[in-house]
Amino acid sequence: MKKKKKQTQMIQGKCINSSDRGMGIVKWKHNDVYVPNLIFGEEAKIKITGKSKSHYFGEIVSIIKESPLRTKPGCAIYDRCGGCQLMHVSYEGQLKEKQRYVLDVMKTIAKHNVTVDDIIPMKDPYRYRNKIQVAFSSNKKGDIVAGFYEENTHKVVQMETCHIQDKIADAIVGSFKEIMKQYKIRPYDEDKRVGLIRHILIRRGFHTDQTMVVIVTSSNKFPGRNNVVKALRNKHPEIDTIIQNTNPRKTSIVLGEQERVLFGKGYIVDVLCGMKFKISPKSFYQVNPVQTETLYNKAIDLANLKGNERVLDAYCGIGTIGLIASRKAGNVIGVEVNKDAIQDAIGNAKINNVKNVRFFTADASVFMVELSNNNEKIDVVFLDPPRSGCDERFLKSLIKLKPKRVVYISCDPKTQARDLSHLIKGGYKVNKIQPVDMFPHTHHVECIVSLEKE
Ligand SMILES: C[S@@+](CC[C@H](N)C(=O)[O-])C[C@H]1O[C@@H](n2cnc3c(N)ncnc32)[C@H](O)[C@@H]1O
Repeated sequence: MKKKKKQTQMIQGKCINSSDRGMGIVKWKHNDVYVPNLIFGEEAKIKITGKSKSHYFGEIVSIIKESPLRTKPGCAIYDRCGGCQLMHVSYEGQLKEKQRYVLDVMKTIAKHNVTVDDIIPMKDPYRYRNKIQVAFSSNKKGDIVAGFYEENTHKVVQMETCHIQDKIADAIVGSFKEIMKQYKIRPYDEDKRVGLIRHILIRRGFHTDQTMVVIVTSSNKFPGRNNVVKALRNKHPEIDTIIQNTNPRKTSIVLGEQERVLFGKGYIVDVLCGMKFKISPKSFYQVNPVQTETLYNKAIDLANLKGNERVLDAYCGIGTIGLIASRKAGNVIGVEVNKDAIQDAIGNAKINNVKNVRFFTADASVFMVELSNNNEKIDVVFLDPPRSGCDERFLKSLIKLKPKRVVYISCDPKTQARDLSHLIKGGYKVNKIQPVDMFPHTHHVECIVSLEKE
């Protein structure tokens, strides 16, 4: 018997919202259909391509009514690379979209009707990233491929230049690929688990021009290591330090535990808001240095410090916010789970001659529970958690500690809005919601929310 051919479902619809990953949302028979590259207000013919528990997925077949915000992406690999999601929208349109998204999330999840201030744009929204992380693989012919992963896959898309990354970092990637060819060093194959080079990570100090190169290998045995370092330094005398990081695990996390400094000091220094910061390979450091200064200045302004407060910087990374705020506070304590970042934070207090700050390596929730059990007095809390936001222990202890003001910075407004609803129930009033465009051309948006104890 002939097998029945599966019918392709075609629909026509208007984009009425957007998802947290920047996809357009169309309603179809009371269901949401998530459509990549569809802009708010556009109408399109759409092919249904799949289904998850909560919604369908679709693909644009043709656009019936085009948005005036649609533009031609300047990047040659935009349709395949998973790095950017909004290059088909003009920069003005991206800002509108992010503004609408934050407002929607705050209304629907935080159930809060406070107005959202206009998103702070970036003057020149290109070449802003100070950190580039490139994956390696090989194609069918055996040629080395260096680039970024396709959205939701581990397939590497070849990249010659990236419009949002630092130019020198771009050039180092090209040279490294040539050096691999010259010394016959193979990229790592995740499926077969053979080959050596997994990633190259480059960090650039925006104000200091310092450059760090981290070569991520699958094994700590790195034949030809000295030749590679020599060749890389010959081509790029601007490199300040080269580190080998070994990651033998089957994981999508880029960096492994083991590190070996091959050249230089093993870290770089950058300047933010007039203070020096030492950055190690594994420490978190904001990727858009221009907008970070805007973000931090705004956050510290919103904390309205008078000079005598006891301040907590939760999820402090290398201590940036706490150290910058310490100039206006009585004293500051910072907590962070990554011990390398805390080592950097302690060093950063020293190089900036800051005496009123102490840093602790701990899980922020465990630390908060301890503070609240000890009835410690905290006046102002800055918190800047990872995308997953805070857990209940953290929020409950924060409410118990009763700081006068809380400044919550987040790169995921959805989890931020979820956490805000707890804080609002716990007696906090939202004063201001300020989005900042830290990641132009991607769907990501940073948001500062200031709260006050009622
Ligand atoms: C978004 S970063 C913010 C870092 C810093 N505030 C900055 O602006 O550079 C979040 C930080 O939270 C840290 N982190 C993640 N989970 C944590 C936890 N459970 N407890 C404490 N810190 C955590 C990460 O290592 C990272 O440094």
